[in-house]
Amino acid sequence: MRSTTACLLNGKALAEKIQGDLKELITILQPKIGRPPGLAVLMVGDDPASAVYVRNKERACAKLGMASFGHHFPGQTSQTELEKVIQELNQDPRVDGILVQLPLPPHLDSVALLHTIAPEKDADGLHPMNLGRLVRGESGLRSCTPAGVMRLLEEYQIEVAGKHAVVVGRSILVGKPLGLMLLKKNATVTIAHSRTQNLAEITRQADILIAAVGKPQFITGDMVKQGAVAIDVGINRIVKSDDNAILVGDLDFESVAPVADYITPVPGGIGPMTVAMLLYNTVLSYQDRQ
Ligand SMILES: Nc1nc2c(c(=O)[nH]1)N[C@@H](CN(C=O)c1ccc(C(=O)N[C@@H](CCC(=O)O)C(=O)O)cc1)CN2
Repeated sequence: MRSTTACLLNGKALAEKIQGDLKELITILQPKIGRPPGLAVLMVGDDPASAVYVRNKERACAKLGMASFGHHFPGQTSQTELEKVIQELNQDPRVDGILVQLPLPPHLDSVALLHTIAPEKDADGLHPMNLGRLVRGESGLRSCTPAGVMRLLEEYQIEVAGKHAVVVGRSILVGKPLGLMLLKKNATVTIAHSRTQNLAEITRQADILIAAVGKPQFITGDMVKQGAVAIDVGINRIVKSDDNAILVGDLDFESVAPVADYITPVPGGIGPMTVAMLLYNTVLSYQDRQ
């Protein structure tokens, strides 16, 4: 029996470091470009979690000296109205990055909206052009959460090449792009999902296990290989019996930490890295668009 517990991969600290570096870069670039980088955030409806994330993104922009252009629409806003606003933002010279906060109300077609964003302003890296560049291994704007996972692995010098990486979850936001990024770094990649049979058998083979299922504490210690790197992409708010809410990931931290060599916490792991990579993408577009 191991008496040690996993080393924490501190996404919060790395995100702060990245944001500090971006702030310095902006200070250098701004006098030459004559304006700060600008990020437009579109939110539709009143999902409370989305409202918190949007506010955090706007605060993060302000901290770095970036301009943010918030567009908050009522839940019943039409597809056409939103597409018109995105087209205007595509033409707005003050805007370097555009993102549509997800999830959207069910009457909206998120894929069609993402298509409307100019690929060079696609701060979330979800436009088919940027996803296509990722498939081809070309440079382009990368999806923020997967890019945050890769950057965190790099920071802790965790070797990916030749390792078996198992991604649990196949969303367009995380699972699919992350699988491609891991593949680009020469990992052997398995993407598991809700229809995967004998899931535990597969997760137990992972040198690097990424949980992106959206189910609280779904992956337990008995599903993890001894010495694995366990990355938690989930952020689930759970209301306890005393009515207090806590945040938990898709990993059951208590049982996974004693088995893994490295683990990301929730909060303080991949969440802050997502925001840092969003700001990074926006500054990249700012630089490239000059
Ligand atoms: N257009 C997008 N929509 C969504 C994305 C995305 O990347 N692009 N990801 C998630 C939500 N999200 C960003 O939008 C996000 C979620 C959580 C965090 C974060 O820093 N979480 C903190 C805890 C915050 C809290 O107290 O609630 C942490 O994990 O430490 C950042 C970004 C879905 N939608």
